[in-house]
Amino acid sequence: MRTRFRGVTAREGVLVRGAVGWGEFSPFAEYGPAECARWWAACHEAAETGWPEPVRAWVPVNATVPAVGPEEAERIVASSGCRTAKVKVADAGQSVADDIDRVAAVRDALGPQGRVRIDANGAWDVDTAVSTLDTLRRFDLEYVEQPCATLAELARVRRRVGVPVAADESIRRAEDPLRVSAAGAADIVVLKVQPLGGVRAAVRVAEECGLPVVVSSAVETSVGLAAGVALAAALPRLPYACGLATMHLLTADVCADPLLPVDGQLPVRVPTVDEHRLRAVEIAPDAWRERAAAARGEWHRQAAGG
Ligand SMILES: O=C(O)CCC(=O)C1=CC=C[C@@H](O)[C@@H]1C(=O)O
Ligand SMILES: [Mg+2]
Repeated sequence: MRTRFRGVTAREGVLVRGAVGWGEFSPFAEYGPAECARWWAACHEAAETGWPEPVRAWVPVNATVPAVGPEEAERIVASSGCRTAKVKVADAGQSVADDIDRVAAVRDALGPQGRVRIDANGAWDVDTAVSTLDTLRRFDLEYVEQPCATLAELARVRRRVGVPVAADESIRRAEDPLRVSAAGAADIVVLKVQPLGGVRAAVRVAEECGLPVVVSSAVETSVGLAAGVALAAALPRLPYACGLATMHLLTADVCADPLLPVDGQLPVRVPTVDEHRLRAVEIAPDAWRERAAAARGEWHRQAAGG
């Protein structure tokens, strides 16, 4: 990683070559086999089955701004070419003043026509969310992603603030969006391909939940990002820019033609893995082989109804 992001400083994973292409299996370190089964399903789909037909050739994307200082935030947004930015707030060890400075710098960089959304990753309690959003309201926020951890808290924040609420961490399984809408906890859902078990599974979730969708990455290589792009490309409605412009958060890619935004959009295409680049970032494979085998075993068990 170029900058620490969600507490992570290095991203690891497995790439799998199958009958129809490459898949990425890159669950975060804290996920056990039951959760990893869905990440494996997404990898398997990419490698062995392929994705539904796209209905668009380009996907609008947001710049992603980690919890950096205001100058760096401005630089990231200005160099991204995006007209929407998502700003991380409530990072451990930082103050509300740090968040205000960063959001202000991003609003300046985008100008009044740009869209600014923020992501608290569930870090606030209800009162902190309400008071901080009241302070940040002057930056005309498009929405706040996961201001608090639980559905009940999200619903309470949503009733007390004028800023739309998006659910991210609250959606990790296919049945979660229905719970989110039943609880009145969000206006928007954030869908990520790997935690939801693949592009087709995520399309079904989008269909069933009835809320507008933002497709976001899990900070993957271009191989994993291509699955997010395929999901965004397959959805009949895509009202928001997607959080798929995350390639720049990594110092290296495994593809010669990385999925980087052009004028605020990502092209709908499958990048080619470059074996030299792949070898340059290779790590000792044993621990990951075991992790993938455990996830695959769990995936077979779940598929068999176990
Ligand atoms: O949504 C984006 O702009 C980029 C992706 C992104 O922010 C995330 C990807 C993976 C893990 C998360 O902590 C983080 C998020 O919370 O949305
Ligand atoms: Mg988020």
